[in-house]
Amino acid sequence: MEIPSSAQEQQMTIATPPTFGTPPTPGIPSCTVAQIRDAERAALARTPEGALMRRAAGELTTAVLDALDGHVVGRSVVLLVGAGNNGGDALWAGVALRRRGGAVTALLTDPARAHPAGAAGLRRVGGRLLDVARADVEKLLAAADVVIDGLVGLAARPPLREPAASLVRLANRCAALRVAVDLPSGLDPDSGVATGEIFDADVTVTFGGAKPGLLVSTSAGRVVVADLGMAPDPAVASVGVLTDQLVAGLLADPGSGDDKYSGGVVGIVAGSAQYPGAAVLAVGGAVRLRPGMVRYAGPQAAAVVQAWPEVVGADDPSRAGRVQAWVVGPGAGTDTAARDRLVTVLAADGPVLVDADGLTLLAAEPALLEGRRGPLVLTPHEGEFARLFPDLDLTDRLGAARAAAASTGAVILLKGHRTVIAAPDGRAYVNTTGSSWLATAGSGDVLAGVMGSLLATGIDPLLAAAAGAHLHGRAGERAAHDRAAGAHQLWDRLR
Ligand SMILES: NC(=O)C1=CN([C@@H]2O[C@H](COP(=O)(O)OP(=O)(O)OC[C@H]3O[C@@H](n4cnc5c(N)ncnc54)[C@H](OP(=O)(O)O)[C@@H]3O)[C@@H](O)[C@H]2O)[C@@H](O)CC1
Ligand SMILES: [K+]
Repeated sequence: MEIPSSAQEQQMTIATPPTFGTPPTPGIPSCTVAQIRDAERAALARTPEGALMRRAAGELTTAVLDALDGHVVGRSVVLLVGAGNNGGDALWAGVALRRRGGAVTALLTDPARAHPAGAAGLRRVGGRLLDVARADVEKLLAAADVVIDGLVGLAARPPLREPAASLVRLANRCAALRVAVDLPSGLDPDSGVATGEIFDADVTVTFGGAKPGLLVSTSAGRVVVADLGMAPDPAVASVGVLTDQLVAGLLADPGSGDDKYSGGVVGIVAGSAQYPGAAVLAVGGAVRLRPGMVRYAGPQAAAVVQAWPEVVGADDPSRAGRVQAWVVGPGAGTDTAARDRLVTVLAADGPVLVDADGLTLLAAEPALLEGRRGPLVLTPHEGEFARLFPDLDLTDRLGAARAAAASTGAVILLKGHRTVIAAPDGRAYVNTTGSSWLATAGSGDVLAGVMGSLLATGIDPLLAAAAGAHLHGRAGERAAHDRAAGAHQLWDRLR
């Protein structure tokens, strides 16, 4: 199984997605190290000695062969081997690659403690084993076609100690394909935080399940999950990844009994004299997700209705009529009139999503949230997040989003290369779709409209926000593929 990600970085293979979390949240589950260790203990008790490591090495070998299109004969494979079982996995994969004709050299950080059976196995098949302290590491890495990182796995926490840290620094400079065993050494598997050196992987082959740190990190490359027959019970996972299939299931076509209210009515408060386009872009995102009805409430009603004749316009949310979910903030300004509209919307019982200028107003006046009772979604980028939650440490993005959700009672969607979506009860999603083409003015306005439409259907706000990010990311991938520049190009590529 592979974690679905951007079209450029990753291909997508989706296994039947399980259900996990309490209350159940659909998706590919991601488990912490402690949960994977529990599953590993149970699996070790029911499998013959060494079987799990052999399976791990087999999956690793397959991933390396895939990446090389099967051409390993005569290629130089360098193994970076620490003193634990992570190094053992690398050594056994080295045995298999040597048998297929690769020139395999293992660099051992601690020769006396290297996995004994793996080291003996590699020696037997004619691989080289060198003590890192005595080897010409730079020369070996410069000539390598593949570098396999088996320095540390689940048992280690960053920062990496020497000599592993220096090895990683040198490996990151070489031109070889870099493959991480279980996780890139130097990465904290639970949080994704990296302090000090971190192996910069092209491919990570991870065992048991995708650790949350691999999902949020930019250092893991393409993530291949090999469950080895020991995947944890998905019910214990609290972090997940949505799939196309699951998101498509949220966008069912209208049935014969549906009307505009059963499809969901979304209200959009966006745009200003300075940013009229934000209103049109956000409304476009909402319309194209096919809610029952889109209402617009703000100073750009005429421009919005001209662009989207199906929209019902009003100049203020208090005069908008019945709305099942609100989006407030994109390009809406921060003057008194904008603040008044935000206050009106926050008094609604149904779900409210606050974005952009709405977040600026909340950061300046947190008391605006005091009377809020209904579901709330806040969608900051990192700068907005830092202003809203100055005490939270953004080096741990997943932890920060969860803490912000717990303290506000809101779903927090923290935008970034890997957008993180967290609920107050601790459940979270990491979005793995997207493209650098989304880094364009107005892209966030479209996203806000998309999420608003999903909220208006009445689904769990966490799922609505995560599904919106997933669809927006896919639209960005399609726009990149078509070389279609400009945020309005996302409208046609959302579904
Ligand atoms: N889970 C599974 O399903 C399966 C797991 N398997 C594999 O086992 C792996 C876990 O193996 P593990 O428990 O032997 O420990 P591992 O991660 O190799 O590291 C221990 C070594 O790291 C060192 N070290 C520690 N901190 C450090 C630092 N900051 N900087 C530098 N070094 C540091 C520490 O040194 P020490 O402190 O002892 O001196 C010790 O030598 C797992 O990730 C997976 O690959 C598969 O084979 C089968 C299925
Ligand atoms: K590793």
